[in-house]
Amino acid sequence: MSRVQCLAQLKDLPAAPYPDRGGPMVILDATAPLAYTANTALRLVFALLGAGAGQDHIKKWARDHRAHHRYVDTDQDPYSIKKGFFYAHMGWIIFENNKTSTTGRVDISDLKSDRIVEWQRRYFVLLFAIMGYLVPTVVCGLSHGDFLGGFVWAGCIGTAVQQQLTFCVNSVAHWVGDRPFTATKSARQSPWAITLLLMGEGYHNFHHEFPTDYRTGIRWYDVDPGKWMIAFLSFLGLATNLKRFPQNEINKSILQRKREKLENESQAVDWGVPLEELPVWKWEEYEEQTRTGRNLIVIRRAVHDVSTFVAEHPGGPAIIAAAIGKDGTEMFEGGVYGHSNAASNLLDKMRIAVIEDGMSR
Ligand code: HEM
Repeated sequence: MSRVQCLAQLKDLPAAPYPDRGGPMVILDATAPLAYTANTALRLVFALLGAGAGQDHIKKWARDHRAHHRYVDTDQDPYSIKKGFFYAHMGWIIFENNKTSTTGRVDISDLKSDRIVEWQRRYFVLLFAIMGYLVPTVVCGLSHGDFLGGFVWAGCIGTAVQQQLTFCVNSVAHWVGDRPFTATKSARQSPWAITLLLMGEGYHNFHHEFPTDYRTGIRWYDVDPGKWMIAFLSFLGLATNLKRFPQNEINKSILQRKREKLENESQAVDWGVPLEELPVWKWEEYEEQTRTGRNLIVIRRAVHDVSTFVAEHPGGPAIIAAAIGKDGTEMFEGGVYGHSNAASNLLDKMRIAVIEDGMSR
């Protein structure tokens, strides 16, 4: 398990609901449920591994992460993707000026009263040097006799690579992929190969919509090493209280998104003038219009202008012409020929009026 993921999981607290929907600014209760509970020994290990990742101490990291969740995509989001890919990736670290920081306020009182968190904060630089450089150097030196290789590859390059991968969670996972759970946030479900590199964090759309869930990939075949690790720790008895959002609610979000997408796609299609926007004709008016020579046919109480279609009619012009001036519903629906759904759709584009209630034939 990478140090990146350990660190991420340790600090991954839920955000207040609906920040981007103009909801009330609710300060998180410090006792708000975590995605899971790690026991003291595990928390200590995570604090050490997290220090080795060199991504600042837990309190700062968690404050930024909570602000990111609560104010995602706004100016108060510390690494908002709205400020550009590079800014979300690492620009926010380079350009951040704490005095003028716009990062939104979040409650971290639980972290302030946590002795492991406080200890890690106080000795962060020392712990980073030990866990990030000294330990890899010594381990490689003692196991392979290559102290320099350990320092360069496992220490310097290893730390730099894992940092870049973590930064990708804020940039790539807010940039590449689809949004099957919510479109109100920039977070995306990245392809599995990216997600594998990000230890599961690439399933970011799910994570932002259901932050209290210890998983990010919820299907059995989703590549989510973070989830696997937590489940394994739970099996060992080191992690408890693993939270899962109710599947029924997750299903609702998926369906709502599918409906949203369908509605968007539907808008790109010409379905014909909506019935409610058409003028209402009396039956006599319809008959009068056809007497003037217009090729009109009533089918399902709508008047259709078939002038340009009569000659192209696959059943021949004569058979369709026989319905002009009449109610052709029965003929169209099987009396003469049971037309396809495609024919019905084509018909809808020809409608020009609706017949007043009860007036036909
Ligand atoms: C109401 C009077 C109509 C009659 C009696 C009629 C009859 C027929 C018949 C007999 C066929 C089968 C042709 C074959 O397989 O050889 C046919 C096909 C077809 N007709 Fe009509 N037709 C009528 C109106 C319309 C109208 C108003 C439309 C406009 C959309 C239309 C569109 C089609 C289409 C697209 C087909 C090809 C098969 C299919 O998609 O169902 N027809 N029609």
